Amino acid sequence: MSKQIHVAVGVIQDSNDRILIAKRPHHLHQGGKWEFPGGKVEKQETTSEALIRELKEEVNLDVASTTPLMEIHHDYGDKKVFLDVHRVTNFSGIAIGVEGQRVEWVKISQLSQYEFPEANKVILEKILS
Ligand SMILES: Nc1nc2c([nH]c(=O)n2[C@@H]2O[C@H](COP(=O)(O)OP(=O)(O)OP(=O)(O)O)[C@@H](O)[C@H]2O)c(=O)[nH]1
Ligand SMILES: [Mg+2]
Repeated sequence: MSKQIHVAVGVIQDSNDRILIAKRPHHLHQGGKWEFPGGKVEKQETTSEALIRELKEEVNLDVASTTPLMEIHHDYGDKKVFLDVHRVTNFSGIAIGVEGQRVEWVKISQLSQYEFPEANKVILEKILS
């Protein structure tokens, strides 16, 4: 039995009601799909601390605070994930794909045009509701 991976995920919303998404590099788990930026929570870190660190590392944003939005448990078969999803509106900086990945600001009404990992379905439903 593999242990589930605790992942901090950010739904980052700007003042024009656009959400930041990034394309997962092909060699990674669920590669080629779009995601909400984030990454694994390390020992001794809160979810918020992990997310603030990951958003600087991955998309170059300086985040001041995050707010819990929802928790998702999903089993991909090859991997079990616990997505600890936070909303982020309090940030500064210009979003860049620091690791070379594509990043896009997308209107909420356009989000369903993009392909996300299976576990993200409930996040999309929540954002769109
Ligand atoms: N960041 C992120 N990960 C997601 C999302 N949806 C989803 O199923 N995941 C899964 O969460 C897991 C961990 O994400 P990650 O690859 O970003 O972790 P990380 O940045 O810390 O990667 P690393 O430690 O390998 O460098 C992956 O298995 C990924 O498929 C999402 O919207 N955003
Ligand atoms: Mg990541």
